Amino acid sequence: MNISTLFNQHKTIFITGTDTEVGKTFCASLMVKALLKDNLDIFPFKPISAGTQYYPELEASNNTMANEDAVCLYNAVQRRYSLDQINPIVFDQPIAPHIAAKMAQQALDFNRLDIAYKGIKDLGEVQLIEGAGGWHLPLNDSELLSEWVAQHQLPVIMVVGVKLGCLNHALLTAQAIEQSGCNLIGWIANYIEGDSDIAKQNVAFIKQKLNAPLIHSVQQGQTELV
Ligand SMILES: Nc1ncnc2c1ncn2[C@@H]1O[C@H](COP(=O)(O)OP(=O)(O)OP(=O)(O)O)[C@@H](O)[C@H]1O
Ligand SMILES: C[C@H](N)[C@H](N)CCCCCC(=O)O
Ligand SMILES: [Mg+2]
Repeated sequence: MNISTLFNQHKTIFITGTDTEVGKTFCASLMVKALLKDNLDIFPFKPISAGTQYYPELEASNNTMANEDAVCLYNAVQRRYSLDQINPIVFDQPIAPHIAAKMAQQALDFNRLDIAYKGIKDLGEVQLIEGAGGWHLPLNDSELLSEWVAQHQLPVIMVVGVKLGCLNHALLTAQAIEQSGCNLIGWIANYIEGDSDIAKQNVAFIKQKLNAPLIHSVQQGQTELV
């Protein structure tokens, strides 16, 4: 499926995954590049990130400590938007954001997310929002990011990191998205460990089990969406 067609139907899409480290940012970056190629002004949004590192090449932006996902998306969008716009809420430690927020004595809640979201609402013709971790990411002891996505009725794309255990994770995540009251508009098979015959059989199983379409299969080291 052509990704621009999907964004013509949905101005804003939320990208989640079967877990942390399954390739949400990797796939989101490929999507951003493909959309730019189709002349769509895409704004990539990573509202919450956890984990920063030193980027000497960001000296000019006055902000050399940054989150890896934010920098990936910033580069994918050819630096048309600032790092602060792309990633307004950043915690230094690479841990669950609600714990990082507590440690930093900062609020992390629907209200803070809404303020950040309002701040970027006019950016880009279309927007791709990357969550953090899996679908039910805690914001604090009582609120989940999935509930915020449901409040805003954002359509969802799920990235499945194809590896042992992903069958259960894919079915549970798809079920959870639906139970949250959100629309899973498609999923991406990300062959993080290569496309062995077993990996392909896993993808075939998920494909026949889910109602949502398989939008793309992404190979290891892929540099463009095909
Ligand atoms: N198809 C792929 N080919 C090669 N490397 C990949 C691929 N998909 C993911 N990776 C690598 O795997 C790691 C995890 O991917 P990524 O950062 O996109 O995960 P994520 O789901 O966004 O994680 P997080 O929950 O931290 O946001 C990264 O180093 C990324 O470059
Ligand atoms: C730090 C990491 N790379 C992610 N950004 C945050 C992952 C949070 C996972 C929370 C959980 O479900 O246990
Ligand atoms: Mg990511």
